Amino acid sequence: MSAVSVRGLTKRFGGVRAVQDLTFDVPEGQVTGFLGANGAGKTTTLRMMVGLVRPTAGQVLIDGLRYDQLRQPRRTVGAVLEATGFHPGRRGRDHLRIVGQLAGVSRTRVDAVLDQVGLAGAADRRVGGYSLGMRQRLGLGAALLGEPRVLVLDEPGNGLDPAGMAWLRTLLRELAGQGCAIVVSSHVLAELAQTIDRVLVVNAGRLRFAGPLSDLTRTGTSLEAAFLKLTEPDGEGVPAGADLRSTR
Ligand SMILES: Nc1ncnc2c1ncn2[C@@H]1O[C@H](COP(=O)(O)OP(=O)(O)OP(=O)(O)O)[C@@H](O)[C@H]1O
Repeated sequence: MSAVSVRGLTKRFGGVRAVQDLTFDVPEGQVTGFLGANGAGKTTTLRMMVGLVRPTAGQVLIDGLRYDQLRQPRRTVGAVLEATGFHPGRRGRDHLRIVGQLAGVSRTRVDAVLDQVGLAGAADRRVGGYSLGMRQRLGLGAALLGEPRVLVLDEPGNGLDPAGMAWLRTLLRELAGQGCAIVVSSHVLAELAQTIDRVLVVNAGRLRFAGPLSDLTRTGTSLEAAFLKLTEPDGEGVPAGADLRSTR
């Protein structure tokens, strides 16, 4: 079942066509990788999913509703969009408590999340002293507070060390195993290939591929090689048998 359905999604910034007529689904219980070169339209798409950017045309429905129609948005969708926007003088625990109050979650839940994201030992330090990787973990913690069924993650591995990347991979697999619908953008394709079930590739705002990872890599091609072929300027683009608008 698809938790998120994107239909005809389009965004223009003045003369810039950032996102053009994207149609795809993000199913429950799977991790969907969102791939594209710099400026391909990933962040704009993810921001439209959580109501931060208004589409020029088309829509994103979550359980059949637009984000602004959700009755409990923070308990339905968790998002990590950038590891900024934290008050530097605030302690990690307090940041999560404030976000937790908005989501209506208990202090016990805040402590559980601090544990889950590996920040229990740093919870009483000020966020201004956190490393980039620690801020990523805090952002992920904020997203997880409301135990959302949908996770929208824009390069959540940024700044994580190798152990942190392995931890993130395990966490995303566990959450998908619990039924979460996860969409995650990244440029680290070798890492992503170990984490995801499905792939979305965008190029210059247009969808180039949507389908199971195994459809791209079944001939022994690496995700990186498949991605480069799909996004090369004069490339053939779509591999044989690929369903451009697959909702499988
Ligand atoms: N607020 C904005 N105003 C004008 N143009 C914008 C705005 N936001 C994004 N764009 C443009 O839209 C296009 C898509 O940008 P977007 O940030 O979505 O790409 P991306 O795939 O996330 O890139 P990256 O991998 O570098 O993060 C780019 O040409 C970008 O310059």
